[in-house]
Amino acid sequence: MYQPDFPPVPFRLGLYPVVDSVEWIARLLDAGVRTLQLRIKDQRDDQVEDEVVTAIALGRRYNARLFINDYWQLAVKHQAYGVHLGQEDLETTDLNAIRKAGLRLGVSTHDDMEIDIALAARPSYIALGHVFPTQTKQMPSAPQGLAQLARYIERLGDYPTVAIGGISLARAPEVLATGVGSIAVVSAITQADDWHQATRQLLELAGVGDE
Ligand SMILES: Cc1ncc(COP(=O)(O)OP(=O)(O)O)c(N)n1
Ligand SMILES: Cc1ncsc1CCOP(=O)(O)O
Ligand SMILES: [Mg+2]
Repeated sequence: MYQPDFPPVPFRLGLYPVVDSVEWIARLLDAGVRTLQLRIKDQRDDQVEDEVVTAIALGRRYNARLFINDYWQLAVKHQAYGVHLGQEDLETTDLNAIRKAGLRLGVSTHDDMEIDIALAARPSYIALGHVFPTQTKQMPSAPQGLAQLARYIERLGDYPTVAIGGISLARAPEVLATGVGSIAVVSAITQADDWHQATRQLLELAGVGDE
């Protein structure tokens, strides 16, 4: 049963682009995306605060679900819709502060043991990856593949899930066929010849997410 210890999210979060700038956030909101993530790596909080503030304001203006990756203190300070954290982050983050501030929480997982750990935190959604090989991030583990993803989805029942890693436009239909609630993509949009068309096609397949 889905009883998160953080505010709930709809089972279907739909298309979920993960991008590294406010420019991308603005473009994608304008293109109709309603679930997205700001993922800027390896900067100090003071270096990214302005971008985080602007992204959160844009997300609010479009009534979108904007998750901030990693910079949970800034997300709390500026009242983002939600925060996305990795397994290692769970050990060093004040989850109570995120909960008390009323932010949603998404957690990355790569295997059954990590799913156990994520479930213990009772986040708003669980991300499952990486499904396919990816050029975007160095991964220490092997890709899960579709069969494993389908098994995780089955295991998680009505828990909102997000698949990530190597999901292209061509592969999106088979990923969605597992019953996953959302597909998170980086290069399928940011490296596309025509990002606008790619976004439109991915939105047609995955939807904008439920209210
Ligand atoms: C939707 C989604 N799923 C997984 C990740 C990966 O997050 P994390 O493990 O924190 O790794 P980094 O993205 O910080 O490199 C994600 N960002 N979004
Ligand atoms: C951030 C992240 N976490 C797991 S895979 C990944 C990158 C996904 O990027 P792409 O969609 O380009 O494979
Ligand atoms: Mg992270």
